[in-house]
Amino acid sequence: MTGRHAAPSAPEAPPPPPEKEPTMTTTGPTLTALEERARARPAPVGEGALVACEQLVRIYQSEGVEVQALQGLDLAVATGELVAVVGASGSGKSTLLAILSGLDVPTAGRVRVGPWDLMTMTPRERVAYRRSMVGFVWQQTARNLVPYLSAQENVALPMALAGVPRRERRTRTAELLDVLGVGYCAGRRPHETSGGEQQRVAIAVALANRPRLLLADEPTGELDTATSADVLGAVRAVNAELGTTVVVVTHDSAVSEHVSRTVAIRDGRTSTEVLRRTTTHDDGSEHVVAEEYAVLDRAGRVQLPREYRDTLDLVGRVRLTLEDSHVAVRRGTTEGHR
Ligand SMILES: Nc1ncnc2c1ncn2[C@@H]1O[C@H](COP(=O)(O)OP(=O)(O)OP(=O)(O)O)[C@@H](O)[C@H]1O
Repeated sequence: MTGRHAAPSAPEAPPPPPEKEPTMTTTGPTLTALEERARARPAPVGEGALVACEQLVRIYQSEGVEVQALQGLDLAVATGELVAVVGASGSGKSTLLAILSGLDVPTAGRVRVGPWDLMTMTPRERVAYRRSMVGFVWQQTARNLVPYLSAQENVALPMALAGVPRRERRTRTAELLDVLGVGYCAGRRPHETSGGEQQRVAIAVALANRPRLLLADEPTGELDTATSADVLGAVRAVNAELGTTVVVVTHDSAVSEHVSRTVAIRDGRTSTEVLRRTTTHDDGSEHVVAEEYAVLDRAGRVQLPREYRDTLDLVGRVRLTLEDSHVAVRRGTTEGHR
């Protein structure tokens, strides 16, 4: 695997000087000029994507202390993508998933999943959203399933709540358990199955009402390596075969190394992304190439990796210069910043 930080490409020429504020007098810009200017503005984050988070902020109040779990997070996930979200403990991963699942509401920012605006949904819409648009798998195997119901009863339950006819429930339950490789567990209750089987049944439950988005918070966190690989295989099969978009939070490098895109969150913001693609060499052998990118937000902010800052002792003010093909960041004066 290779890894490098690709700096965002610099513009060819310095930006034109700012224009005057538009006014609607006869001496101001023409309507056409105003329309062109509006079109030239950067598109909102995730325009056209299934999931679009823009400048998401979530502040918790805990015993009089403010905790900023998300601090202006931007994230776009395209339809059909399988994205892993990684980050240190406390970086805001679970908070993001709770918001996307409709369980929690951000303090500020914008978040949209498909046609749903998660900031402005009414309680009734929130129930409909949770029932039809998203499926959720938790880390704790016991939290995903009703203990006294068999696997097939667990999968059929969300469909019954959504009013799906009995015959359709039966067919879809059998199909889902088969796709997830746990058809043989249909009549067993959770305690009669292994941790990995329970998580695969849990994925079937999450997919029962055909959600467009599957969210999984550390789904392999309680499993051993071999069982984790099975569950990961099931998640990938769901993405590839059913076309469900998946966002999976993980500490597990086996998960993040097997998806085409890994988003790293640091201090409540998206800091870097790793994109992986398979290339074929002249001899026909295939290799996965991984490239790490820093994420530039709409306001032009970028987070420098800690090892770069430490190596070059970058603190406080830095010098930015526009070179032919890149932007250079150099140590600036440290006066008044230590
Ligand atoms: N309900 C809450 N009340 C107060 N603070 C909270 C609450 N939920 C989360 N936090 C705080 O918000 C921050 C982000 O938490 P979050 O659970 O999203 O992190 P995480 O990246 O999922 O961590 P982990 O990998 O340990 O699960 C942490 O500092 C956490 O203590």
